[in-house]
Amino acid sequence: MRKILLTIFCVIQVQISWANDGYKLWLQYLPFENKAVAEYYRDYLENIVLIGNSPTHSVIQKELEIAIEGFFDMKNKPGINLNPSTALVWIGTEKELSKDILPELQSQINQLGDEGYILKYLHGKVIVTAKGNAGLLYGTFALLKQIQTREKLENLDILENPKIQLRLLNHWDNLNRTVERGYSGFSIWNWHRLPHHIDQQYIDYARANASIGINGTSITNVNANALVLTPEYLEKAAALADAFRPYGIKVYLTARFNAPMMLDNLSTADPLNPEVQDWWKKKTAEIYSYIPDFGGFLVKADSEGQPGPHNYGRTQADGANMLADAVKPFGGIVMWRAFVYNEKTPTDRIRQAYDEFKPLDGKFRDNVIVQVKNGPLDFQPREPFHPLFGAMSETPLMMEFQITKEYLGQETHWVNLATMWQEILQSDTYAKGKGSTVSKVLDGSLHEYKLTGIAGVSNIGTDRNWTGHHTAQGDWYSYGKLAWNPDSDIQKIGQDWLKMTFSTDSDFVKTAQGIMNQSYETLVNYMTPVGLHHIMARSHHWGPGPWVTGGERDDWTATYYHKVTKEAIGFDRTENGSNALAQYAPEWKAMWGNPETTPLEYLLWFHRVEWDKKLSTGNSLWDEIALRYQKGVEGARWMQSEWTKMNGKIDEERFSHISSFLAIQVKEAEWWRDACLLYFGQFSGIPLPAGVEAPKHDLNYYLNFKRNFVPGI
Ligand SMILES: CO[C@H]1[C@H](O)[C@@H](O)[C@H](O)O[C@@H]1C(=O)O
Repeated sequence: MRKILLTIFCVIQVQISWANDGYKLWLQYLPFENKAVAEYYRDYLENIVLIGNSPTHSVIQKELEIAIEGFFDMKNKPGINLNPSTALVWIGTEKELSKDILPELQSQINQLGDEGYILKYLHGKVIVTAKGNAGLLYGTFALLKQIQTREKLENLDILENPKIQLRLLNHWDNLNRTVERGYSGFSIWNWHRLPHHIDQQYIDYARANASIGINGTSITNVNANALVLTPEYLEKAAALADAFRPYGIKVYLTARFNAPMMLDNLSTADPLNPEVQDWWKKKTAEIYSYIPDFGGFLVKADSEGQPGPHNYGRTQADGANMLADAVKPFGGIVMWRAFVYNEKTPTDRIRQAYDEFKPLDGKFRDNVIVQVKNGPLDFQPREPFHPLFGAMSETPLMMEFQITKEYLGQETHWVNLATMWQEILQSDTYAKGKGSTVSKVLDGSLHEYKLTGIAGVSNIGTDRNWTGHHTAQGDWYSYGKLAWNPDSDIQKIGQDWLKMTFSTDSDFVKTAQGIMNQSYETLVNYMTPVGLHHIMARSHHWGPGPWVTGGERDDWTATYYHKVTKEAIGFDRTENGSNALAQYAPEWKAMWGNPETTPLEYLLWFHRVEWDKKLSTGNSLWDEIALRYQKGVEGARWMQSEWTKMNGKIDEERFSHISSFLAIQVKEAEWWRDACLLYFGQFSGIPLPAGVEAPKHDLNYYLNFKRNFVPGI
């Protein structure tokens, strides 16, 4: 193998210059803050040797160059020296390791998986090694992270393997470039220019994803358009796949279940019909002729107007297995979503996925993985974990998180989603006794799944900073880190992200992390305290709308979820009500079945409670709700005032951007509090407790308030 030897000579210009480019995400490679720090890393960065030759090696080399330019604030490209003897950083696969080093690393190498890496300080050198190229790229990013976060290199002894195999982003991007629930501009996929133009943004997208270990992307909306399966679009998707391949990222497509009818006029899409099966086999072979390493299909069926096997009296397993058989010869997989419900089904909506899928456990092909949302309803600010986790020992399940904030204030609210995700990932399913956490379901260890996966619905768009809110970049980042290891420490993730993205200044990191840590509970308080859920305004889901009534679907009337009356509020999901609670382990049934032992966070999720009922806090239910709304508003104001202290600590541009979004957040928190308390107050008839501010307007003002623009654009 040809050796690429890279030694970088650079003129160090140590100076503090604010990198104010949100576009660079956490790959800012901020200049070293003083001479001593620069001197410390200088030797290493001037003496890197990268061994091997592949498209991935080229992107590793390029990344090192970008990083070095950033760290040393250089205007000129670094030079290349062909002298290997000066290497202080050695990067190469295990096959390239020299014989004198190999024995010392052998036992660690034996523990490496396909995508894992070793980062180790040995005999005065930093060694980055892996079995394959993707691991080498991940290892290089890990080394760069050490430098970005200003960690010492001499103690390095890291061995990492991803705990989850499939680590995907799901784009809900339409072919006309609108994004379903996207709040940061349009889709970054410019179909019109593809396949001829590969925009730099696609490359930067791949860099960012690879830096956090994401290895797959489903590029189209699950509300699927069959057109993406036509040659014209396959050629475009193939161009993206080619661009992403060196970064270890595979492309997946959403499959519209009735595509055989839409594209080729078949009279049916019945999964048991041989003609339909044959159509999918041919279509799949065609896709692989464009994209030889195509990952497979992601399918939303029998849900919210999407066609599916129910149309033909077939099961979800029948539908998934038909597609699984088509991709199997090529090594592909099918991610079949469990978000299946029907407004005509008379049972509580949150029961329906479990009721449907649990009896199918073990009936799916071995290349099917069922993709389950974190909670049983729909990406609400707070839901208990989905009861399917722990209940499907014979069918691999993958998690679907929403990184985009459909129900959490959308693009302008600062909410650290890692806090919520951790709550879900560490929830105990009790499937095999205490400690059977959702994270263990996902990493396959609980049920010995052969296939493991996780998906995050992307929050990326054409906004200059990718995600609308600068801090929403952090959700993308932490999603990737938790996908790699769902048991990771989210405090460390947050600190690393802040240091890499904004500044290594310790005051800044401490204050910003303090805000992040409060942000989730703050949002839950001003939106849906005490277990309230789905009280967002109709259809766009932005802002409060607990009053929504009527409409073509019962479950889309908000009153369905809170069932407010003059006496009580909340949804009884115990055996006296919808009995959705029966889907959980006995430990949870015991705790959540009794309002006295149900944590207040889930109280109205599981119970109907009378307004004057005294709660564990000593407050009546009404007072508790009102005080929590107030606390949420105060929390948002506190976040704003903490942030103000950061003036001068980071670049002016991002400081002001975040400041103005925080002003919106405070205003909207007040709006949520006032609208909900005025609305529910009509039923409770109890005055607001002391300490809760009087609403600024009357209820009519809020009822008439409509968002009259397209969210996020
Ligand atoms: C893609 O459609 C989305 C829909 O916009 C969203 O409001 C709901 O949360 O979930 C659906 C789903 O997850 O399929």
